[in-house]
Amino acid sequence: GEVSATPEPNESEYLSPVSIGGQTLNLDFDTGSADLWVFSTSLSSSSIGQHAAFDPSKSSTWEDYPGASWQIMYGDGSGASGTVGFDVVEVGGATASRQAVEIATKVSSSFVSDVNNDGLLGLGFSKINTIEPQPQKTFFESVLPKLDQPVFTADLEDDAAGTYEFGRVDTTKYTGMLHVTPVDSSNGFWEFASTAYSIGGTTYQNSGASTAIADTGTSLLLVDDNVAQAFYAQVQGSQLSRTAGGYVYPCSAQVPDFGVQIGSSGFIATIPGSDITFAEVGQGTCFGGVQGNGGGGIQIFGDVLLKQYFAVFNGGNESFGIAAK
Ligand SMILES: O=C([C@@H]1CCCNC1)N1CCCCC1
Repeated sequence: GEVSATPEPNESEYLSPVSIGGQTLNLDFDTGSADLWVFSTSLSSSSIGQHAAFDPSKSSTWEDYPGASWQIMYGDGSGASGTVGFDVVEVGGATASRQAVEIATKVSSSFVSDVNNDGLLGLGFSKINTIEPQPQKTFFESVLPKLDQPVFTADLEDDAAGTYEFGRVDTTKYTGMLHVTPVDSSNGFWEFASTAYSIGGTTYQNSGASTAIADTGTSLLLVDDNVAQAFYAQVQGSQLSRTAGGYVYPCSAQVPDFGVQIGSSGFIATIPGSDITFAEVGQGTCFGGVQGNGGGGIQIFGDVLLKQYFAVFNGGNESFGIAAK
């Protein structure tokens, strides 16, 4: 079958309604991690706040996973942990009849304050699932055998609802060709080669990081530090601000187009300069959507890039494809 779930955009995340044991929660679909975890009634009421909280005792299909636990720490320092069970999980129209669901008994403050999301649905590879004693499948891996095509697509929009579909590629959603690159899943990510970039239409070789991951759960476009430095060298008045946590510039500055290579085929995915500003940080100063990755070996291509394109994640042949839309 094929299904679609329409995420509600909120600032920097795309949320989709997910039914777990008949209870609906808004989860952040994250191709950069592989845990499906939810706010639960085991949390303190001050942690739950406005969030929807899953209550296993109210699900007739819930099954405990005795002795199992999970604990995740994201690259931005946020994290959560808790216990595990299995339940029926339904997204759009695809159903995983016995999906591992991770119950949060602890969540970090940034999740408490992000009142729009009630947890995460990881769409990375299950080798990085954090459940002990045995990692469990992601929702996508659970439903894969039942899908017409072993794929899911992400069609993220700027401040408007985007769409995730499982099991089909809606060719009416994009124009021109899909640029497809093989994925190396050995680190658990949708990771591919990326050794070139472009600024204002001129292409350069990336002497630093040589790979990148497609991460729908990251808002920004995190490139090799040398690449970020080269980009902002062409933005008048820009500076690396420790207080802002990255490169900022006068909101009136002229921002050049920026592109990154997707795979080794030579395709450069470009973002118009006018779409690169991520936020105003006050006093006419703007925070850029392109930032350095802090020296890690991989680059993290998040929503700043992905929302410009239609993306196809193929779990059958392990490839990643994007097309203009
Ligand atoms: O934790 C993360 C991100 C955080 C935002 C949500 N996606 C996962 N990482 C990025 C990929 C490399 C490992 C760290």
